[in-house]
Amino acid sequence: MLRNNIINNILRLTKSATHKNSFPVQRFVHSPSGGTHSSDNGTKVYVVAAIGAAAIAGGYAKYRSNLQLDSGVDVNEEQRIDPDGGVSGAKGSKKTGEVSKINPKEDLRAEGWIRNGGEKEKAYITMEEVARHDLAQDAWVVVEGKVFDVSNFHKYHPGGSQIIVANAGKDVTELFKPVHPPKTLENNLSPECYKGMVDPRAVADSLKAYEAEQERIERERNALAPVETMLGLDELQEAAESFLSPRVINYYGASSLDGYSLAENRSSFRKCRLVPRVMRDVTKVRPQTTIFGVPSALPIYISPASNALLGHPDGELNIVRGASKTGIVQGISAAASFPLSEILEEKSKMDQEGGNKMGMVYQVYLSRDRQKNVEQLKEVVEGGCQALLLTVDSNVGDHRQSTEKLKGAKGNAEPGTRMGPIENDHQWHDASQNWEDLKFIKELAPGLPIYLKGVSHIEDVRLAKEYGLAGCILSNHGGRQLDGARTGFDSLRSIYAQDPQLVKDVEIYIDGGVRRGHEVLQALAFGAKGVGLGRPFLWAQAAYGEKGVIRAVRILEREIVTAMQLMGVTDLSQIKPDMVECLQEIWK
Ligand SMILES: Cc1cc2nc3c(=O)[nH]c(=O)nc-3n(C[C@H](O)[C@H](O)[C@H](O)COP(=O)(O)O)c2cc1C
Repeated sequence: MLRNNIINNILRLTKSATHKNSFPVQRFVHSPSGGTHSSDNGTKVYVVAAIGAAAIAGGYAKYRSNLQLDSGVDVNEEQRIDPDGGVSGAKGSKKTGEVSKINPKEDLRAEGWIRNGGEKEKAYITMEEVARHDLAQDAWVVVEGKVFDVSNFHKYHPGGSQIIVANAGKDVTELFKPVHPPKTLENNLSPECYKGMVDPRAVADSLKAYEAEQERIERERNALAPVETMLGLDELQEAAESFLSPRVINYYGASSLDGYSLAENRSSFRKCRLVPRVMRDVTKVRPQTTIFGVPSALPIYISPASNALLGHPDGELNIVRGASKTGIVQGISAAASFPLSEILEEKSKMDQEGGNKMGMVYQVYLSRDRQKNVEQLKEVVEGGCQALLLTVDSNVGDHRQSTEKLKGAKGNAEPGTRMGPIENDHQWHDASQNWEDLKFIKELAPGLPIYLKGVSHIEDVRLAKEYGLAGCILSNHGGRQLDGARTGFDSLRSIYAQDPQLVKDVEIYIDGGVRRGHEVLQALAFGAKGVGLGRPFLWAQAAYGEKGVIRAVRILEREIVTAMQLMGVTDLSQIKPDMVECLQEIWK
């Protein structure tokens, strides 16, 4: 698949290099005197890029064929005999977006000729000019030589406004291309947003820089210690952080505001002590369960997280393969970097190869444009996803100060220039969403169990039950939304303390800060059915691709099984609240 992606990218590159109306690298090169003439220098850039990409593809193919599972423990028994059989078939995500509104034939600025009264040498927009538009309210970006004004668009960006605004005033081709289908901007922006072309020399420079960066990343990834030597999830994170760019590290690691909820997510597990039982035969333990109604090898699942491709060219596909081979349920983000059709295609392939049906659930946001949900959920249902996770903690965007600061630190700002806040009040998500909207979602996904993701308050769990939902995920979105919001684990303990029956009546999951096997057991003690992990799988796949995902699961498997044995339990149902003592019950 990676090879296919790279080949597709090469084809795209070659196509755009030869296409009459594509950016004019191959046609116009400024001579030192400032004039323009025909040249094939641009084509050379593409050829070099293509060779580099092909070399990378070859490297990956070799690396994948050496794959071995770490552990003898494999997909659990229920999963092997799942009577549901294969998926109903991926339909393919037809992008129903409008045909490009920019017609370079009609807009002569695309040819770089008629800016500033038609003087050729001033025809192109300079990168200096682009760099001046680096604020949320005045944001330009360059993608493949084309300059776009995204001042309004970023507010509706499915992947969040921050990533755009943090890179406003720059050539974002490197960041943009791997995670978007061709012509995304053209298909989503009105014609006025297209400003013109930058000097092809600047484009060539940025392509070279892109290529060099890809080579550096690949080299450093290949030089990592063998994946089998990784001991804990934190080591997989360290490995990824050792070579990823600061922008990607920031995107994966970021929290809102001061990162209070993010930090609490980790520390909330340390408020509790385990109280094991002894002298019990634990030679055989059974860590299997069901997650979102799907058999799972462990009481964990991969929490939906956007843009896996920023960390690794195979992105979410790594996670599909790793989850399938280890019997873990994968949550697909509504802002995944691969189209759902490609993810489903990979799942289908894995299901056939492995002879079992992997668990895949889809995360959805209520969109202000409900038609988007209609199209999206049609594909989800037809593609055979087994449950819906409706994320409800993101009715508006958050404020990620660390991302804003990064922009200040890494942007082209004059020393001491304040970059200004990133506006988030008009994001893609719907601030009007409310309980009555569930009817709409249910109608679009008949028969699929729905879980609310991002719940904290006991009354909302009760409402979820009243509205006939399958369950709730107690979560503060990995500390990326409301800073100060209670952690998933603390919400669980609070809700369990107030109404233990409620936790039995609806399925409860938690996520946020889980990094060790015994922490999973802590959550299970208070009635959680399972635990989601977000960042650990992003880091794991970024560092080692599919192998990293498998390694992360094996690490957790070992820790969970060992913790069960040391706790004196052979089955997850034997973990009881009296085996976890918590230091502070602040809600009483
Ligand atoms: C980079 C990143 C992207 C995320 N994207 C989404 C998303 O698209 N939808 C969603 O519901 N949650 C998203 N989340 C939140 C995760 O699903 C999960 O709640 C959180 O990561 C759990 O915390 P952990 O990372 O400490 O495990 C994202 C988290 C991260 C770190």
